[in-house]
Amino acid sequence: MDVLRVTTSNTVSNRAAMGFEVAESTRLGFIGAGQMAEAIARGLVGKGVIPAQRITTSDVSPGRCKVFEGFGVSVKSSNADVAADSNILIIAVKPQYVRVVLDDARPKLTKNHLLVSIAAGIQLKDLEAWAGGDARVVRVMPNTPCLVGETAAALSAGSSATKEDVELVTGMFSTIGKIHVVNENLLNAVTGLSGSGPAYVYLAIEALADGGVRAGLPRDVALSLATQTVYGAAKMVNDTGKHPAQLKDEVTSPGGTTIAGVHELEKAGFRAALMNAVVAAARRSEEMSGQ
Ligand SMILES: NC(=O)C1=CN([C@@H]2O[C@H](COP(=O)(O)OP(=O)(O)OC[C@H]3O[C@@H](n4cnc5c(N)ncnc54)[C@H](O)[C@@H]3O)[C@@H](O)[C@H]2O)C=CC1
Ligand SMILES: O=C(O)[C@@H]1CCC=N1
Repeated sequence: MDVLRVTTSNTVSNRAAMGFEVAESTRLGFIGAGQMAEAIARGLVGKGVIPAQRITTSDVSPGRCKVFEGFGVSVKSSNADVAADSNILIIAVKPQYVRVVLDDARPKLTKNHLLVSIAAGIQLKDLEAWAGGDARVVRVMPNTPCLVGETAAALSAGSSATKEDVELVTGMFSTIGKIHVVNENLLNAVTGLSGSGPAYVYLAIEALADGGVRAGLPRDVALSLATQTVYGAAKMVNDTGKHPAQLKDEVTSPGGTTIAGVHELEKAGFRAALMNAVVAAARRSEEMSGQ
């Protein structure tokens, strides 16, 4: 089987409740202090996995450095300094800059480093080569809800990464959501579904709220109802374990309101549009990896 389900909702909450922490010797570095780095760093600090004082970062943007300083992370003046200061080094720049930042970091990389790349479409073999051959590398595809402890993520391990490395990264990300271990060839699909997926859902929430406004609701009430409806429906799928089709049927009275709405969605090709979005994003991830 390609996908190993590493965490369930129970084990996730158990880990969080048990207060999973990395070893005291762990120092976490982020090369790139952008949106995803912030979501991961704030998420991990918020869950008590590691204090901000043991995290460093570097970024070419002074504004982004200020944001990290604002929650207690120290900013280094170079990517090499972040590598020198950390033993888990998260590469969080846009994919086209990964090679250049690994060139910066390479002189400071040792056997003690675990490299974690979150860059879409950058393959393990390239990461390993750019980091110096026998580097321990794990690729993770998270999503922005790391920030609120609800990421949907997947990882693949490089050839020199150990079982302990995979357990460590799995443990860290389990505190801020759910993570699956997959074969690397599935990471493009993961990127298309959950990596990019929050954007599709934000569009849906915005559109549902617009529908509510069109039907006469005040904007704030419409946005609140739309948000809570998506949140509640996701929680129903997660917590009841029922198939979404069954849950849909339970909302849909014969000749009632819901089937009138569902009929419109089917006429507009709603399901096909979502499927096409995932496939298009997965293809784009594949193109970016040069596959
Ligand atoms: N935004 C998202 O939802 C997700 C993004 N990713 C991946 O995460 C990575 C980062 O994406 P975002 O956080 O969205 O981008 P971002 O643009 O917010 O952050 C990237 C940061 O890297 C900095 N940077 C650029 N060149 C640098 C250099 N030479 N040295 C140090 N810092 C440098 C930029 O100033 C920027 O602050 C990308 O590779 C992306 O594929 C993965 C999953 C989800
Ligand atoms: O849009 C992107 O390329 C990144 C990767 C997954 C989510 N955002």
